[in-house]
Amino acid sequence: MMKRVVRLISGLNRRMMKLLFALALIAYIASSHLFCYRLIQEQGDVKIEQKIDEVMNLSLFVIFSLLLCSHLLSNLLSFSQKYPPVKFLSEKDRKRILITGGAGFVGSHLTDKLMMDGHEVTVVDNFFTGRKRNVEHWIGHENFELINHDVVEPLYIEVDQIYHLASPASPPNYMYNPIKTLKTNTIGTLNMLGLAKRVGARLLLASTSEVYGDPEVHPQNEEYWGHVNPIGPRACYDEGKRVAETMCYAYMKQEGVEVRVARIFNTFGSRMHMNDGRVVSNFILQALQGEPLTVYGTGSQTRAFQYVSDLVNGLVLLMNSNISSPVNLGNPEEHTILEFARLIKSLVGKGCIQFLSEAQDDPQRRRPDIRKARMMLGWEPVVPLEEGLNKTIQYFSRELEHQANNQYIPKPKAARMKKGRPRHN
Ligand SMILES: O=c1ccn([C@@H]2O[C@H](COP(=O)(O)OP(=O)(O)O[C@H]3OC[C@@H](O)[C@H](O)[C@H]3O)[C@@H](O)[C@H]2O)c(=O)[nH]1
Repeated sequence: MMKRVVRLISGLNRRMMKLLFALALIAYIASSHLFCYRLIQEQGDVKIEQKIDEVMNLSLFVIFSLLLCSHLLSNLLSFSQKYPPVKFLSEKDRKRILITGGAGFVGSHLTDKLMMDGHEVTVVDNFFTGRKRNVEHWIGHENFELINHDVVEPLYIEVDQIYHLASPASPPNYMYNPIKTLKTNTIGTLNMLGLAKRVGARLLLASTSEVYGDPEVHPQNEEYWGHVNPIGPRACYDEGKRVAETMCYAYMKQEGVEVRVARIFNTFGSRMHMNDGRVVSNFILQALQGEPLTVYGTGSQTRAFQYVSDLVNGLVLLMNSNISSPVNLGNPEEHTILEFARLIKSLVGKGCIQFLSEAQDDPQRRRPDIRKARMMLGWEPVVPLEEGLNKTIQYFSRELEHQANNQYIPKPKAARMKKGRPRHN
């Protein structure tokens, strides 16, 4: 019984507690008023003025209580309908958390987890690739704040933890404006580290498997220094993230800032942008629209794909761990891109495959070595590839319906290609 009560109370958040408290107070005042009224009635010789006063008081009280009750009830109803359930955390356990890029694909799922865990979350996004839609279900919640801000400009805010995710992550998006990508990853990271230093917050950098470039070591472990073309089209992102890591460790050594570095491998799931340009969104969108799935090069290049909920769990575990060195977060199940195209084609049930020329500097083999994450965080991916893909296909189908109602036909984006002719099979 006791356990049930504790579970019930911990499921309530602070607003719910306040509402219940107010209701209890009204019930208490009402019962004491009724008690007094009965006493007066029993005495029999009460003066008329006294009676009028009592009646006035009582009716005022009833009107006031009715108004308050209806306000509280509507609040309670709209509250329970509007937001996903949020745990109650005591002042001591509740953290003030900043997520840069929190309206993006990964950032919005991280926002959901931290909000539902009961923390106070501030999302900062410049909406270049992020979308308000991804976090709109939290707007108005007392634990949530959304700020339209570009991390290239300094930010002044009091927080305990910073998840620094702000940056375009898909190759066509980060190549679209390489100077902006560089500024976001360099000046943006300096600004966030400066903030972490000022307010004594811990910062987690969302780094990437792209710091390994086109790797000569397979699978890639955290000791590997990488093989990046510093002047190629991907350099704005790869080198941008490499210098962001360098900045983290400079601030750690020189200023004592607590840093965590997650090297994130290919990730997919709901809320990926329709025309994000990465392989998962391109293939699903193409298959659903009955168009050819565009495989760049021969399709023999490999990747390993993790579902977004696995990544989010890994990020939170890493942030709250004591591991300051970089940690790979990815699914070690490796597939060629051609295998992957065939899998999506069969899951969607339509589409054919078209070979296009290969993307410039495209890494040929990629698969994370996750022994460190397994050993030190007790983390590993748990969502099977097909299950994650089916969820994502459902999400994209709904998005397509939504877009069709708005008469908008999304088109997949292409990466920067080498010259060559398309072939079909
Ligand atoms: O339509 C397409 C899109 C992509 N591809 C290929 O699919 C593979 C994966 O491409 P993606 O664009 O999805 O992602 P990449 O692996 O190149 O880069 C990613 O790496 C890890 C993360 O940090 C980033 O999300 C992203 O930069 C590449 O070999 C690419 O050439 C296709 O064959 N067809």
